[in-house]
Amino acid sequence: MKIALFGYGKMGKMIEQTAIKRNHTIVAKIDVDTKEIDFSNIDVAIDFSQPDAAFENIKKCMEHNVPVISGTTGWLKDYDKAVSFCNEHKGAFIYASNYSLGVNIFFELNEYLAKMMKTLDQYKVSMEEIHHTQKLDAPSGTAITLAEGIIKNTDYKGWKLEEATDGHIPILAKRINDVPGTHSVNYESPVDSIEIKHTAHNREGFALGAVVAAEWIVGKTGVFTMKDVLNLG
Ligand SMILES: NC(=O)C1=CN([C@@H]2O[C@H](COP(=O)(O)OP(=O)(O)OC[C@H]3O[C@@H](n4cnc5c(N)ncnc54)[C@H](OP(=O)(O)O)[C@@H]3O)[C@@H](O)[C@H]2O)C=CC1
Ligand SMILES: O=C(O)C1=N[C@H](C(=O)O)C[C@H](O)C1
Repeated sequence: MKIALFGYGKMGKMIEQTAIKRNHTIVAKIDVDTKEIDFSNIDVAIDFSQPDAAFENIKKCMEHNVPVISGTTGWLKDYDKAVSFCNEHKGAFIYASNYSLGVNIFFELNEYLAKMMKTLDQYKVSMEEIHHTQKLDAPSGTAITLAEGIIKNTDYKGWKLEEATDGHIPILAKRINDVPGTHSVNYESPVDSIEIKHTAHNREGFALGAVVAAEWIVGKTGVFTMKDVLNLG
C-alpha cells in the first residue's frame, strides 16, 4: 500500500518503520508546512499529528477520497462533524484513541468490570493516566474512552480531571519523562480495592495497530472502529 503520514513525530516515525516491515511504501510525510499533496498517489492516510491539526487533515483526505486512520487525540469535539463529512463524501474513516491490541482488550475488560460494579455502591471508581511530558492533551484519549466505557455501563454522569464528587469519575493525569502510556482504573471500597491496569512498554503496539487498521480499511466505505478491525464483537 502507498501510505501518507500526516504528522512525522514520535508516532509518524514509528509507523514508518512498522509499515516498511510490512512491505508498504511511505509516499508522503506531511507536516504543517506542506504546501501540496498528490492525493492521486495515496492508498490510505494515517494521521498522528496534533489536536488542532487533525480535523482539517482528516477532511482534506475525505475530500480527495482517501481512507483515513486517525490516531491523534484531543480533537474529539469535532468527531461528529468528521463522521458526517465522511458519510457525505462516501469516505472511509477510523478514529481510535488507542490502536494497540492490548488496550483494545483492556477496553473490553473495563466495560465488563463496570457492568459487574454497577450495583455495588460501596466501590468508588477513579482513573489514572501517565504519559511523557510532551503530551499536549489531558486527560489522554484512552482515559476518555475508558471513562466512556464505565459511564455507558453504570450510573456515573461523566468524568472530571482530578477531584470529582458529584457522580463524575475522577481522572488523575500525570506527566513523567518518557512514559509511553499507562492507564489504570481503580475501584475502592472501605475494605479492599480492585485495579486493572495497562502499561505500554514502547510505541510499537500503537504503530502496529494503526498499520493493521490501514490495511483493513482500504476498499471499504463507512465509519469504523478498532472493534471492527479486531473483530471484538
Ligand atoms: N491513537 C493512538 O494509538 C495513539 C495516539 N497518539 C496521539 O497521536 C498524536 C501524535 O503523537 P506523537 O507522535 O507522540 O506527537 P509528536 O509531537 O511527536 O508528533 C506530532 C507531529 O505532528 C506534526 N504536526 C503539527 N501540525 C501538523 C499539521 N498541521 N499536519 C501534519 N503534522 C503536523 C508536528 O510537527 P512540529 O513538531 O513541527 O509541530 C509533529 O512532528 C497525539 O495526539 C497523541 O496523543 C499517540 C500515540 C498512540
Ligand atoms: O500522546 C501519547 O503518547 C499517547 N496518546 C494516546 C492517548 O491520548 O490516549 C494513546 C497513548 O496512550 C499514547
